Amino acid sequence: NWVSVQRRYKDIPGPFLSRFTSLPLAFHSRGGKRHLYVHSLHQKYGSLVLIAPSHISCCHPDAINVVYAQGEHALLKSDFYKAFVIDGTPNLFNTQDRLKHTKRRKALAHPLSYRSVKDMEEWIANNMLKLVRNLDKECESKFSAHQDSTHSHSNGVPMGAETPGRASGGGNCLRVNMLAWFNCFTFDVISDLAFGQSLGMLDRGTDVLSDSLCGNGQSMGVAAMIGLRGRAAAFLGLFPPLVAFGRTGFLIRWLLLHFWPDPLIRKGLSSSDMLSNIATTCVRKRMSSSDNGDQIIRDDLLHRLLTELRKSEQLTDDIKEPLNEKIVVTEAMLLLTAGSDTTADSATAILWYILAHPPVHKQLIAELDENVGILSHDVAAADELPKHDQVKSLPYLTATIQEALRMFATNAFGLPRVVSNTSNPVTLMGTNIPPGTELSVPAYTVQRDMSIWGEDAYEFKVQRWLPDTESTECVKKADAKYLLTFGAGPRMCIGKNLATLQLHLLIATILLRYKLELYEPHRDLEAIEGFMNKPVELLVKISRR
Ligand code: HEM
Repeated sequence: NWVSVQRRYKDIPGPFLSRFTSLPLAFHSRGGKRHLYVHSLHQKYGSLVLIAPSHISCCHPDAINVVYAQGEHALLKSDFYKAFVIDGTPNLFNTQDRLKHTKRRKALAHPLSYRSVKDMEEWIANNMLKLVRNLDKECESKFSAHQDSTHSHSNGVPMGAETPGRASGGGNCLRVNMLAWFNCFTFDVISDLAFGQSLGMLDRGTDVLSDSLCGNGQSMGVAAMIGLRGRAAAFLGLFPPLVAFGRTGFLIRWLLLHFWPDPLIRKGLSSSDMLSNIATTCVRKRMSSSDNGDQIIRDDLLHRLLTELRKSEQLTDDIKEPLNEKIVVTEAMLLLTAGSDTTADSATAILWYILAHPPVHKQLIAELDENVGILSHDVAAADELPKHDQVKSLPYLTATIQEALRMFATNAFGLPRVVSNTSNPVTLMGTNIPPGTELSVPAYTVQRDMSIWGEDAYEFKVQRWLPDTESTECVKKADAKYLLTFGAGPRMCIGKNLATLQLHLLIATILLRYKLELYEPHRDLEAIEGFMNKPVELLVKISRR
Protein backbone atom coordinates (compact mmCIF):
# COMPACT_ATOMS: atom_id res chain seq x y z
CA ASN A 1 0.00 0.00 0.00
CA TRP A 2 0.84 3.66 -0.32
CA VAL A 3 2.30 4.11 3.20
CA SER A 4 4.60 1.12 2.92
CA VAL A 5 5.73 2.34 -0.53
CA GLN A 6 6.68 5.69 1.03
CA ARG A 7 8.56 3.92 3.82
CA ARG A 8 10.44 1.67 1.40
CA TYR A 9 11.88 4.57 -0.58
CA LYS A 10 12.23 7.15 2.19
CA ASP A 11 16.03 7.23 1.86
CA ILE A 12 16.04 7.70 -1.92
CA PRO A 13 15.98 11.40 -2.89
CA GLY A 14 13.86 12.73 -5.73
CA PRO A 15 11.12 15.23 -6.60
CA PHE A 16 8.29 15.24 -4.04
CA LEU A 17 5.57 14.61 -6.64
CA SER A 18 7.37 11.61 -8.10
CA ARG A 19 6.86 9.74 -4.81
CA PHE A 20 3.14 9.61 -5.58
CA THR A 21 2.80 9.57 -9.34
CA SER A 22 4.60 8.94 -12.64
CA LEU A 23 3.06 12.11 -14.08
CA PRO A 24 6.21 14.31 -13.92
CA LEU A 25 8.19 11.64 -15.80
CA ALA A 26 5.27 11.18 -18.23
CA PHE A 27 5.09 14.93 -18.81
CA HIS A 28 8.76 15.08 -19.85
CA SER A 29 8.42 11.87 -21.83
CA ARG A 30 5.49 13.38 -23.76
CA GLY A 31 7.67 16.43 -24.45
CA GLY A 32 10.32 14.18 -26.04
CA LYS A 33 13.02 15.13 -23.51
CA ARG A 34 12.86 12.48 -20.80
CA HIS A 35 16.63 11.90 -20.78
CA LEU A 36 17.34 15.61 -20.16
CA TYR A 37 14.85 15.68 -17.28
CA VAL A 38 16.40 12.61 -15.62
CA HIS A 39 19.86 14.08 -16.22
CA SER A 40 18.84 17.29 -14.43
CA LEU A 41 17.46 15.22 -11.52
CA HIS A 42 20.80 13.43 -11.14
CA GLN A 43 22.62 16.76 -11.16
CA LYS A 44 20.34 17.95 -8.39
CA TYR A 45 19.88 14.83 -6.21
CA GLY A 46 22.95 12.65 -6.89
CA SER A 47 23.49 9.17 -8.28
CA LEU A 48 20.30 7.52 -6.93
CA VAL A 49 17.01 9.25 -7.73
CA LEU A 50 13.39 8.16 -7.31
CA ILE A 51 11.97 9.24 -10.67
CA ALA A 52 8.53 7.60 -10.26
CA PRO A 53 6.77 5.95 -7.26
CA SER A 54 8.78 2.71 -7.43
CA HIS A 55 11.35 3.55 -10.09
CA ILE A 56 14.94 4.33 -9.16
CA SER A 57 17.35 5.76 -11.69
CA CYS A 58 21.01 5.12 -10.87
CA CYS A 59 23.75 6.80 -12.90
CA HIS A 60 26.72 5.33 -11.02
CA PRO A 61 29.04 3.49 -13.47
CA ASP A 62 28.93 0.33 -11.30
CA ALA A 63 25.14 0.17 -11.67
CA ILE A 64 25.45 -1.06 -15.28
CA ASN A 65 26.67 -4.48 -14.17
CA VAL A 66 23.90 -4.76 -11.57
CA VAL A 67 20.87 -3.52 -13.50
CA TYR A 68 21.88 -5.20 -16.78
CA ALA A 69 23.55 -8.21 -15.13
CA GLN A 70 24.07 -11.46 -17.02
CA GLY A 71 23.22 -15.02 -15.96
CA GLU A 72 21.42 -15.82 -12.73
CA HIS A 73 21.58 -12.20 -11.58
CA ALA A 74 19.84 -10.91 -14.71
CA LEU A 75 16.81 -8.70 -14.04
CA LEU A 76 13.69 -8.95 -16.21
CA LYS A 77 12.32 -6.19 -18.41
CA SER A 78 9.64 -4.23 -16.56
CA ASP A 79 5.95 -3.81 -17.48
CA PHE A 80 6.94 -0.66 -19.38
CA TYR A 81 7.69 -2.94 -22.36
CA LYS A 82 4.06 -4.13 -22.54
CA ALA A 83 3.33 -0.89 -24.36
CA PHE A 84 5.28 -2.27 -27.35
CA VAL A 85 3.43 -5.58 -27.60
CA ILE A 86 1.16 -5.96 -30.64
CA ASP A 87 -1.99 -8.01 -30.43
CA GLY A 88 -0.95 -9.69 -27.17
CA THR A 89 1.95 -11.50 -28.88
CA PRO A 90 5.32 -10.46 -27.41
CA ASN A 91 8.47 -10.59 -29.57
CA LEU A 92 12.16 -10.90 -28.79
CA PHE A 93 12.42 -7.24 -27.77
CA ASN A 94 9.37 -6.88 -25.54
CA THR A 95 8.94 -10.33 -24.03
CA GLN A 96 9.38 -10.32 -20.26
CA ASP A 97 9.54 -14.09 -20.07
CA ARG A 98 13.08 -15.37 -19.58
CA LEU A 99 12.62 -18.74 -21.33
CA LYS A 100 10.77 -17.30 -24.32
CA HIS A 101 13.47 -14.69 -24.62
CA THR A 102 16.23 -17.31 -24.60
CA LYS A 103 14.48 -19.26 -27.33
CA ARG A 104 13.83 -16.28 -29.61
CA ARG A 105 17.29 -14.82 -29.01
CA LYS A 106 18.86 -18.14 -30.07
CA ALA A 107 16.74 -18.13 -33.23
CA LEU A 108 17.92 -14.65 -34.26
CA ALA A 109 21.50 -14.81 -32.97
CA HIS A 110 22.78 -16.88 -35.87
CA PRO A 111 21.02 -14.96 -38.69
CA LEU A 112 22.37 -11.70 -37.22
CA SER A 113 25.88 -12.94 -36.41
CA TYR A 114 28.76 -11.04 -38.01
CA ARG A 115 29.49 -13.84 -40.48
CA SER A 116 25.87 -14.08 -41.55
CA VAL A 117 25.53 -10.31 -41.95
CA LYS A 118 28.82 -10.17 -43.88
CA ASP A 119 27.39 -12.72 -46.34
CA MET A 120 24.66 -10.19 -47.08
CA GLU A 121 27.05 -7.32 -47.78
CA GLU A 122 26.33 -7.57 -51.50
CA TRP A 123 22.64 -6.81 -50.90
CA ILE A 124 23.61 -3.84 -48.76
CA ALA A 125 25.98 -2.62 -51.49
CA ASN A 126 23.19 -2.74 -54.10
CA ASN A 127 21.11 -0.42 -51.93
CA MET A 128 24.15 1.81 -51.36
CA LEU A 129 24.51 2.14 -55.13
CA LYS A 130 20.90 3.36 -55.33
CA LEU A 131 21.55 5.85 -52.54
CA VAL A 132 24.64 7.16 -54.33
CA ARG A 133 22.73 7.53 -57.60
CA ASN A 134 20.02 9.50 -55.80
CA LEU A 135 22.54 11.77 -54.11
CA ASP A 136 24.39 12.23 -57.43
CA LYS A 137 21.08 13.42 -58.88
CA GLU A 138 20.65 15.80 -55.96
CA CYS A 139 24.09 17.26 -56.78
CA GLU A 140 23.16 17.64 -60.44
CA SER A 141 19.87 19.31 -59.57
CA LYS A 142 21.96 21.96 -57.85
CA PHE A 143 22.79 23.26 -61.29
CA SER A 144 19.22 23.19 -62.54
CA ALA A 145 16.52 25.70 -61.69
CA HIS A 146 16.16 26.72 -58.04
CA GLN A 147 14.71 23.74 -56.33
CA ASP A 148 14.25 22.84 -52.70
CA SER A 149 15.44 19.27 -52.70
CA THR A 150 14.12 18.42 -49.24
CA HIS A 151 10.61 18.88 -50.52
CA SER A 152 10.84 17.23 -53.86
CA HIS A 153 13.33 14.72 -55.13
CA SER A 154 14.49 14.54 -58.69
CA ASN A 155 11.68 12.21 -59.65
CA GLY A 156 9.15 14.63 -58.20
CA VAL A 157 7.86 12.35 -55.44
CA PRO A 158 7.44 14.27 -52.19
CA MET A 159 8.74 12.91 -48.87
CA GLY A 160 6.13 11.68 -46.41
CA ALA A 161 4.09 14.50 -44.99
CA GLU A 162 5.18 13.60 -41.45
CA THR A 163 8.60 12.17 -42.20
CA PRO A 164 10.93 13.33 -39.46
CA GLY A 165 13.40 15.66 -41.04
CA ARG A 166 11.13 17.07 -43.68
CA ALA A 167 12.24 20.68 -43.90
CA SER A 168 9.72 23.22 -42.83
CA GLY A 169 9.13 26.34 -44.87
CA GLY A 170 9.79 26.83 -48.56
CA GLY A 171 12.24 29.11 -50.28
CA ASN A 172 14.70 28.87 -53.10
CA CYS A 173 17.44 27.17 -51.13
CA LEU A 174 19.59 24.30 -52.30
CA ARG A 175 19.81 21.78 -49.52
CA VAL A 176 19.42 18.08 -48.93
CA ASN A 177 18.03 16.40 -45.86
CA MET A 178 20.42 13.51 -45.25
CA LEU A 179 18.19 12.01 -42.55
CA ALA A 180 15.43 11.43 -45.10
CA TRP A 181 17.84 9.62 -47.45
CA PHE A 182 19.38 7.59 -44.64
CA ASN A 183 15.88 6.48 -43.65
CA CYS A 184 15.11 5.33 -47.21
CA PHE A 185 18.43 3.47 -47.29
CA THR A 186 18.09 1.65 -43.96
CA PHE A 187 14.43 0.68 -44.59
CA ASP A 188 15.34 -0.72 -48.00
CA VAL A 189 18.31 -2.60 -46.54
CA ILE A 190 16.41 -4.22 -43.69
CA SER A 191 13.42 -5.16 -45.86
CA ASP A 192 15.78 -6.58 -48.48
CA LEU A 193 17.66 -8.58 -45.85
CA ALA A 194 14.55 -9.63 -43.96
CA PHE A 195 12.09 -10.43 -46.78
CA GLY A 196 14.27 -10.80 -49.84
CA GLN A 197 12.74 -7.70 -51.38
CA SER A 198 13.29 -4.05 -50.56
CA LEU A 199 10.44 -1.68 -49.84
CA GLY A 200 11.57 0.37 -52.86
CA MET A 201 11.98 3.66 -50.98
CA LEU A 202 15.23 4.57 -52.73
CA ASP A 203 13.56 3.92 -56.09
CA ARG A 204 10.65 6.18 -55.26
CA GLY A 205 12.62 8.74 -53.24
CA THR A 206 10.18 8.62 -50.36
CA ASP A 207 9.43 6.53 -47.28
CA VAL A 208 5.70 6.65 -48.04
CA LEU A 209 4.76 3.15 -49.10
CA SER A 210 2.68 2.12 -52.07
CA ASP A 211 -1.06 1.55 -51.51
CA SER A 212 -0.63 -2.22 -51.80
CA LEU A 213 1.57 -2.24 -48.68
CA CYS A 214 0.14 0.56 -46.63
CA GLY A 215 -3.54 0.92 -47.45
CA ASN A 216 -5.25 3.38 -49.71
CA GLY A 217 -4.22 7.00 -49.63
CA GLN A 218 -1.84 6.69 -46.66
CA SER A 219 0.48 9.68 -46.86
CA MET A 220 2.50 9.13 -43.72
CA GLY A 221 6.07 7.93 -44.10
CA VAL A 222 7.21 4.79 -42.27
CA ALA A 223 9.86 6.68 -40.29
CA ALA A 224 7.14 8.98 -38.94
CA MET A 225 5.02 5.94 -38.01
CA ILE A 226 7.88 4.42 -36.05
CA GLY A 227 8.59 7.75 -34.35
CA LEU A 228 4.97 8.25 -33.33
CA ARG A 229 4.62 4.68 -32.16
CA GLY A 230 7.77 5.06 -30.01
CA ARG A 231 6.50 8.30 -28.48
CA ALA A 232 3.09 6.86 -27.60
CA ALA A 233 4.57 3.66 -26.18
CA ALA A 234 7.22 5.54 -24.13
CA PHE A 235 4.38 7.54 -22.55
CA LEU A 236 1.80 4.76 -22.06
CA GLY A 237 4.44 2.34 -20.74
CA LEU A 238 4.69 4.54 -17.63
CA PHE A 239 1.12 3.53 -16.74
CA PRO A 240 1.06 -0.30 -16.91
CA PRO A 241 -2.75 -0.63 -16.38
CA LEU A 242 -3.18 1.25 -19.69
CA VAL A 243 -1.19 -1.40 -21.56
CA ALA A 244 -2.73 -4.53 -20.03
CA PHE A 245 -3.25 -7.69 -22.10
CA GLY A 246 -6.41 -9.76 -22.64
CA ARG A 247 -9.97 -8.56 -23.16
CA THR A 248 -9.68 -5.65 -20.75
CA GLY A 249 -6.48 -4.58 -22.48
CA PHE A 250 -8.21 -4.75 -25.85
CA LEU A 251 -11.04 -2.53 -24.60
CA ILE A 252 -8.66 -0.02 -22.98
CA ARG A 253 -6.63 0.19 -26.19
CA TRP A 254 -9.76 0.78 -28.24
CA LEU A 255 -10.82 3.57 -25.88
CA LEU A 256 -7.36 5.17 -26.00
CA LEU A 257 -7.24 4.93 -29.78
CA HIS A 258 -10.57 6.68 -30.19
CA PHE A 259 -11.01 8.93 -27.17
CA TRP A 260 -7.64 9.79 -25.59
CA PRO A 261 -7.51 13.61 -25.68
CA ASP A 262 -3.88 13.82 -26.86
CA PRO A 263 -3.68 13.31 -30.67
CA LEU A 264 -0.02 12.24 -30.42
CA ILE A 265 -1.04 9.15 -28.44
CA ARG A 266 -3.90 8.32 -30.81
CA LYS A 267 -1.64 8.72 -33.83
CA GLY A 268 1.01 6.58 -32.13
CA LEU A 269 -1.46 3.75 -31.59
CA SER A 270 -2.80 3.90 -35.13
CA SER A 271 0.79 4.01 -36.45
CA SER A 272 1.47 0.84 -34.54
CA ASP A 273 -1.50 -0.83 -36.28
CA MET A 274 -0.28 0.40 -39.68
CA LEU A 275 3.21 -0.98 -39.04
CA SER A 276 1.73 -4.30 -38.05
CA ASN A 277 -0.29 -4.37 -41.31
CA ILE A 278 2.84 -3.61 -43.32
CA ALA A 279 4.73 -6.44 -41.59
CA THR A 280 1.79 -8.83 -42.17
CA THR A 281 1.68 -7.97 -45.88
CA CYS A 282 5.45 -8.40 -46.23
CA VAL A 283 5.41 -11.75 -44.43
CA ARG A 284 2.43 -13.05 -46.46
CA LYS A 285 3.98 -11.91 -49.71
CA ARG A 286 7.27 -13.55 -48.80
CA MET A 287 5.61 -16.79 -47.60
CA SER A 288 3.43 -17.09 -50.72
CA SER A 289 6.49 -16.66 -52.92
CA SER A 290 8.16 -19.52 -51.04
CA ASP A 291 5.17 -21.76 -51.88
CA ASN A 292 5.75 -21.07 -55.54
CA GLY A 293 7.93 -23.90 -56.79
CA ASP A 294 9.30 -21.88 -59.71
CA GLN A 295 10.95 -19.30 -57.53
CA ILE A 296 14.39 -19.64 -56.00
CA ILE A 297 14.06 -18.73 -52.35
CA ARG A 298 16.67 -16.31 -51.15
CA ASP A 299 18.36 -17.17 -47.89
CA ASP A 300 17.06 -14.01 -46.20
CA LEU A 301 16.62 -13.27 -42.50
CA LEU A 302 13.00 -14.48 -42.49
CA HIS A 303 14.05 -17.79 -44.01
CA ARG A 304 16.85 -18.16 -41.47
CA LEU A 305 14.59 -17.10 -38.60
CA LEU A 306 11.90 -19.61 -39.57
CA THR A 307 14.46 -22.40 -39.84
CA GLU A 308 15.83 -21.59 -36.38
CA LEU A 309 12.38 -21.20 -34.81
CA ARG A 310 11.26 -24.56 -36.24
CA LYS A 311 14.42 -26.16 -34.86
CA SER A 312 13.82 -24.63 -31.45
CA GLU A 313 10.29 -26.06 -31.39
CA GLN A 314 12.01 -29.33 -30.70
CA LEU A 315 13.60 -27.91 -27.55
CA THR A 316 12.41 -28.84 -24.07
CA ASP A 317 8.68 -28.91 -23.35
CA ASP A 318 8.55 -25.79 -21.19
CA ILE A 319 9.60 -23.52 -24.03
CA LYS A 320 7.63 -25.27 -26.73
CA GLU A 321 5.05 -23.12 -28.49
CA PRO A 322 3.50 -23.68 -31.89
CA LEU A 323 4.94 -21.47 -34.61
CA ASN A 324 2.07 -19.44 -36.04
CA GLU A 325 1.75 -16.45 -38.33
CA LYS A 326 1.33 -14.04 -35.41
CA ILE A 327 4.76 -14.97 -34.02
CA VAL A 328 6.44 -14.61 -37.41
CA VAL A 329 4.71 -11.26 -38.06
CA THR A 330 5.64 -9.81 -34.67
CA GLU A 331 9.31 -10.79 -35.17
CA ALA A 332 9.24 -9.44 -38.74
CA MET A 333 7.82 -6.15 -37.53
CA LEU A 334 10.55 -6.02 -34.90
CA LEU A 335 13.23 -6.38 -37.57
CA LEU A 336 11.59 -3.67 -39.63
CA THR A 337 11.23 -1.21 -36.75
CA ALA A 338 14.32 -1.96 -34.63
CA GLY A 339 16.64 -2.39 -37.59
CA SER A 340 15.93 0.71 -39.65
CA ASP A 341 15.46 4.18 -38.21
CA THR A 342 17.82 3.46 -35.30
CA THR A 343 20.64 3.08 -37.83
CA ALA A 344 19.49 6.08 -39.91
CA ASP A 345 19.27 8.26 -36.77
CA SER A 346 22.72 7.18 -35.59
CA ALA A 347 24.22 7.83 -39.05
CA THR A 348 22.61 11.27 -39.03
CA ALA A 349 24.10 12.14 -35.65
CA ILE A 350 27.54 10.85 -36.66
CA LEU A 351 27.51 12.89 -39.88
CA TRP A 352 26.37 15.99 -37.98
CA TYR A 353 29.26 15.68 -35.51
CA ILE A 354 31.72 15.24 -38.38
CA LEU A 355 30.44 18.26 -40.29
CA ALA A 356 30.29 20.38 -37.15
CA HIS A 357 34.00 19.65 -36.57
CA PRO A 358 35.88 20.50 -39.81
CA PRO A 359 39.31 19.25 -38.58
CA VAL A 360 37.75 15.84 -37.89
CA HIS A 361 36.11 15.89 -41.34
CA LYS A 362 39.46 16.68 -42.96
CA GLN A 363 41.28 13.92 -41.13
CA LEU A 364 38.62 11.36 -42.02
CA ILE A 365 38.86 12.24 -45.71
CA ALA A 366 42.64 11.87 -45.55
CA GLU A 367 42.31 8.43 -43.93
CA LEU A 368 39.69 7.30 -46.44
CA ASP A 369 41.56 8.63 -49.47
CA GLU A 370 44.70 6.86 -48.36
CA ASN A 371 43.06 3.52 -47.56
CA VAL A 372 40.16 3.24 -49.98
CA GLY A 373 41.04 5.63 -52.80
CA ILE A 374 38.92 8.01 -54.83
CA LEU A 375 35.70 6.58 -56.28
CA SER A 376 35.30 6.61 -60.05
CA HIS A 377 33.21 9.46 -61.45
CA ASP A 378 30.31 7.35 -62.66
CA VAL A 379 29.98 4.42 -60.32
CA ALA A 380 28.62 1.74 -62.64
CA ALA A 381 28.34 -1.19 -60.23
CA ALA A 382 28.00 -1.81 -56.51
CA ASP A 383 31.40 -3.49 -56.30
CA GLU A 384 33.08 -0.15 -57.09
CA LEU A 385 31.89 1.19 -53.75
CA PRO A 386 33.93 0.84 -50.52
CA LYS A 387 33.83 -2.66 -48.99
CA HIS A 388 33.43 -3.30 -45.30
CA ASP A 389 36.85 -5.00 -45.13
CA GLN A 390 38.43 -1.77 -46.37
CA VAL A 391 36.81 0.45 -43.75
CA LYS A 392 35.92 -1.64 -40.71
CA SER A 393 39.31 -1.24 -38.99
CA LEU A 394 40.19 2.32 -39.96
CA PRO A 395 41.14 3.75 -36.55
CA TYR A 396 40.06 7.35 -37.10
CA LEU A 397 36.72 6.41 -38.69
CA THR A 398 35.97 3.90 -35.93
CA ALA A 399 36.94 6.37 -33.21
CA THR A 400 34.77 9.10 -34.77
CA ILE A 401 31.73 6.81 -34.90
CA GLN A 402 32.21 5.77 -31.26
CA GLU A 403 32.65 9.36 -30.07
CA ALA A 404 29.60 10.60 -31.98
CA LEU A 405 27.50 7.76 -30.55
CA ARG A 406 28.71 8.73 -27.08
CA MET A 407 27.74 12.36 -27.56
CA PHE A 408 24.44 11.59 -29.26
CA ALA A 409 22.81 8.84 -27.25
CA THR A 410 20.37 7.18 -29.69
CA ASN A 411 19.30 5.17 -26.66
CA ALA A 412 19.23 8.04 -24.20
CA PHE A 413 17.02 7.21 -21.23
CA GLY A 414 17.53 4.33 -18.81
CA LEU A 415 16.08 1.04 -20.06
CA PRO A 416 13.94 -0.21 -17.16
CA ARG A 417 14.38 -3.59 -15.44
CA VAL A 418 12.51 -4.91 -12.43
CA VAL A 419 13.63 -6.53 -9.18
CA SER A 420 11.14 -9.38 -8.80
CA ASN A 421 10.36 -11.52 -5.77
CA THR A 422 12.45 -14.30 -7.28
CA SER A 423 15.45 -12.09 -8.14
CA ASN A 424 18.65 -12.45 -6.17
CA PRO A 425 18.99 -9.60 -3.62
CA VAL A 426 20.01 -6.35 -5.31
CA THR A 427 22.20 -3.67 -3.74
CA LEU A 428 23.08 -0.37 -5.41
CA MET A 429 25.65 1.95 -3.85
CA GLY A 430 25.14 0.25 -0.48
CA THR A 431 21.34 0.58 -0.62
CA ASN A 432 19.23 -2.61 -0.60
CA ILE A 433 16.65 -2.45 -3.35
CA PRO A 434 13.29 -3.98 -2.42
CA PRO A 435 11.44 -6.40 -4.76
CA GLY A 436 8.96 -4.62 -7.00
CA THR A 437 11.37 -1.77 -7.73
CA GLU A 438 12.04 -0.69 -11.30
CA LEU A 439 15.69 0.19 -11.97
CA SER A 440 17.33 1.96 -14.87
CA VAL A 441 20.72 3.41 -15.78
CA PRO A 442 20.38 6.57 -17.91
CA ALA A 443 22.65 6.26 -20.96
CA TYR A 444 22.81 10.00 -21.66
CA THR A 445 24.02 10.76 -18.12
CA VAL A 446 26.53 7.88 -17.97
CA GLN A 447 27.93 8.91 -21.35
CA ARG A 448 28.69 12.37 -19.93
CA ASP A 449 30.00 11.24 -16.55
CA MET A 450 33.28 13.07 -15.83
CA SER A 451 34.50 10.27 -13.56
CA ILE A 452 34.38 7.95 -16.59
CA TRP A 453 35.32 10.20 -19.50
CA GLY A 454 37.30 13.00 -17.85
CA GLU A 455 36.70 16.71 -17.26
CA ASP A 456 36.02 17.19 -20.99
CA ALA A 457 33.15 14.67 -21.01
CA TYR A 458 30.80 17.20 -22.64
CA GLU A 459 33.17 17.81 -25.54
CA PHE A 460 33.40 15.87 -28.81
CA LYS A 461 36.95 14.49 -28.84
CA VAL A 462 37.76 11.67 -31.23
CA GLN A 463 41.22 11.21 -29.66
CA ARG A 464 39.78 9.54 -26.58
CA TRP A 465 39.02 6.45 -28.70
CA LEU A 466 42.31 6.30 -30.63
CA PRO A 467 44.64 3.49 -29.58
CA ASP A 468 47.81 5.61 -29.75
CA THR A 469 47.03 9.23 -30.01
CA GLU A 470 49.69 11.38 -31.61
CA SER A 471 47.93 14.39 -30.24
CA THR A 472 49.74 16.21 -27.48
CA GLU A 473 46.41 17.00 -25.91
CA CYS A 474 45.85 15.05 -22.74
CA VAL A 475 42.64 13.02 -22.97
CA LYS A 476 41.38 10.25 -20.75
CA LYS A 477 41.17 6.98 -22.71
CA ALA A 478 37.64 5.85 -23.41
CA ASP A 479 36.27 2.56 -22.15
CA ALA A 480 33.64 1.04 -24.45
CA LYS A 481 31.91 -0.75 -21.59
CA TYR A 482 30.37 2.57 -20.54
CA LEU A 483 28.94 3.26 -23.99
CA LEU A 484 25.29 2.20 -23.77
CA THR A 485 24.28 2.92 -27.38
CA PHE A 486 23.34 -0.71 -27.94
CA GLY A 487 22.20 -1.37 -24.37
CA ALA A 488 23.96 -3.85 -22.08
CA GLY A 489 23.56 -7.35 -20.67
CA PRO A 490 21.39 -10.19 -21.96
CA ARG A 491 18.95 -7.82 -23.72
CA MET A 492 21.65 -5.92 -25.55
CA CYS A 493 21.00 -5.11 -29.22
CA ILE A 494 21.18 -8.24 -31.34
CA GLY A 495 21.50 -6.18 -34.52
CA LYS A 496 24.74 -4.45 -33.51
CA ASN A 497 26.82 -6.22 -36.20
CA LEU A 498 24.44 -5.19 -38.94
CA ALA A 499 24.16 -1.65 -37.58
CA THR A 500 27.91 -1.05 -37.27
CA LEU A 501 28.58 -2.57 -40.69
CA GLN A 502 26.07 -0.18 -42.24
CA LEU A 503 27.34 2.82 -40.27
CA HIS A 504 30.94 2.27 -41.39
CA LEU A 505 29.92 1.82 -45.03
CA LEU A 506 27.49 4.73 -45.07
CA ILE A 507 29.81 7.28 -43.51
CA ALA A 508 32.83 6.15 -45.57
CA THR A 509 30.92 6.21 -48.87
CA ILE A 510 29.28 9.57 -48.27
CA LEU A 511 32.51 11.28 -47.18
CA LEU A 512 34.52 9.81 -50.05
CA ARG A 513 32.08 10.85 -52.73
CA TYR A 514 30.65 14.22 -51.64
CA LYS A 515 31.69 17.63 -50.44
CA LEU A 516 29.36 18.34 -47.56
CA GLU A 517 28.70 21.33 -45.35
CA LEU A 518 26.09 21.96 -42.69
CA TYR A 519 23.36 24.15 -44.12
CA GLU A 520 23.02 25.98 -40.81
CA PRO A 521 26.45 25.64 -39.16
CA HIS A 522 25.45 27.43 -35.98
CA ARG A 523 22.40 25.31 -35.27
CA ASP A 524 22.63 22.36 -32.87
CA LEU A 525 21.41 18.92 -33.83
CA GLU A 526 17.78 18.92 -32.74
CA ALA A 527 16.28 15.66 -31.50
CA ILE A 528 13.00 14.35 -30.09
CA GLU A 529 12.85 11.30 -27.88
CA GLY A 530 10.24 8.59 -27.95
CA PHE A 531 11.68 5.22 -27.08
CA MET A 532 14.80 6.20 -29.02
CA ASN A 533 16.24 9.68 -29.34
CA LYS A 534 15.70 10.77 -32.95
CA PRO A 535 17.29 13.69 -34.82
CA VAL A 536 14.69 15.92 -36.43
CA GLU A 537 16.63 16.60 -39.66
CA LEU A 538 20.09 17.09 -41.09
CA LEU A 539 20.20 19.75 -43.78
CA VAL A 540 23.42 19.89 -45.78
CA LYS A 541 24.87 21.57 -48.83
CA ILE A 542 26.11 18.80 -51.08
CA SER A 543 28.20 18.56 -54.24
CA ARG A 544 30.47 15.96 -55.85
CA ARG A 545 34.12 15.86 -54.76
C1 HEM B 1 22.56 2.06 -34.57
C2 HEM B 1 21.50 1.28 -34.62
C3 HEM B 1 20.89 0.60 -33.43
C4 HEM B 1 20.80 1.03 -32.14
C5 HEM B 1 21.31 2.35 -31.55
C6 HEM B 1 20.12 0.00 -31.39
C7 HEM B 1 19.88 0.04 -30.03
C8 HEM B 1 19.31 -0.99 -29.30
C9 HEM B 1 19.16 -0.99 -27.88
C10 HEM B 1 19.59 0.14 -26.95
C11 HEM B 1 18.59 -2.16 -27.51
C12 HEM B 1 18.23 -2.61 -26.09
C13 HEM B 1 16.78 -2.30 -25.83
C14 HEM B 1 16.31 -2.63 -24.44
O1 HEM B 1 17.06 -3.17 -23.63
O2 HEM B 1 15.17 -2.30 -24.17
C15 HEM B 1 18.33 -2.89 -28.72
C16 HEM B 1 17.72 -4.12 -28.76
C17 HEM B 1 17.41 -4.77 -29.93
N1 HEM B 1 17.80 -4.40 -31.21
FE1 HEM B 1 18.88 -2.78 -31.73
N2 HEM B 1 19.81 -1.02 -32.24
C18 HEM B 1 20.26 -0.70 -33.49
C19 HEM B 1 20.16 -1.48 -34.63
C20 HEM B 1 19.49 -2.67 -34.71
C21 HEM B 1 19.37 -3.48 -35.89
C22 HEM B 1 20.01 -3.17 -37.25
C23 HEM B 1 18.58 -4.57 -35.56
C24 HEM B 1 18.10 -5.73 -36.36
C25 HEM B 1 18.28 -6.08 -37.51
C26 HEM B 1 18.23 -4.43 -34.16
C27 HEM B 1 17.45 -5.32 -33.45
C28 HEM B 1 17.29 -5.31 -32.09
C29 HEM B 1 16.55 -6.34 -31.35
C30 HEM B 1 15.83 -7.52 -31.97
C31 HEM B 1 16.63 -6.00 -29.98
C32 HEM B 1 16.04 -6.76 -28.81
C33 HEM B 1 17.09 -7.71 -28.24
C34 HEM B 1 16.64 -8.49 -27.01
O3 HEM B 1 15.78 -8.04 -26.26
O4 HEM B 1 17.21 -9.55 -26.80
N3 HEM B 1 18.80 -3.28 -33.68
N4 HEM B 1 18.81 -2.16 -29.81
